[in-house]
Amino acid sequence: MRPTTLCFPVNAQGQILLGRKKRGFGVSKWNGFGGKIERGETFRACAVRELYEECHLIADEAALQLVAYLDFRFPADSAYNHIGYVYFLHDWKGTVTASDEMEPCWFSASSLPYDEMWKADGIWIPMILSGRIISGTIVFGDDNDSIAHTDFSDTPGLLEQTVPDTF
Ligand SMILES: Nc1ncnc2c1[nH]c(=O)n2[C@H]1C[C@H](O)[C@@H](COP(=O)(O)OP(=O)(O)OP(=O)(O)O)O1
Repeated sequence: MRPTTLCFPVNAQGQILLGRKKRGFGVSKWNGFGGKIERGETFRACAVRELYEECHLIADEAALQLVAYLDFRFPADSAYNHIGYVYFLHDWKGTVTASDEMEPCWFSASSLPYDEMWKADGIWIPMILSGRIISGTIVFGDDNDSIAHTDFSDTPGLLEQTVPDTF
């Protein structure tokens, strides 16, 4: 089970920064910024590193606002199974620029491009945008894209677990 992070910068106008993925699993989907944890990293260190690698914003770990813990399961190909912590970020340094991984763009929170995102994003992102702190499981279908099952619950007081030794 690969630990991952996802970060959604939110600007003063309430717009959300997404990136269109240029390569790899989920190519061409709009996504938050993040990816797989590297050995020895904490979740927050991973979030800060991935944000910089993918759109060149510089974040302080303490500024990451933890809003969700998600368990993504792909029964047709368990190599894609991953858990992830999701953060909002309201303060950063630097200027948004594209990377070789992501083409970034600001979107109004009320009109995110859910048709071009991971299909479950249209379920759980509105929950966290409404102020909820959630934990959830998303089970994908045989095509690794459609949704077979979801289950979410409110988890105020959510904290990151320790990164497992083996992943
Ligand atoms: N919203 C959502 N639902 C389901 N799955 C995902 C998302 N966002 C995601 O990023 N993902 C998945 C897609 C991938 O399996 C992982 C993230 O991995 P990736 O972006 O490839 O991670 P990196 O560490 O950046 O990859 P490298 O290219 O550096 O190897 O989560």
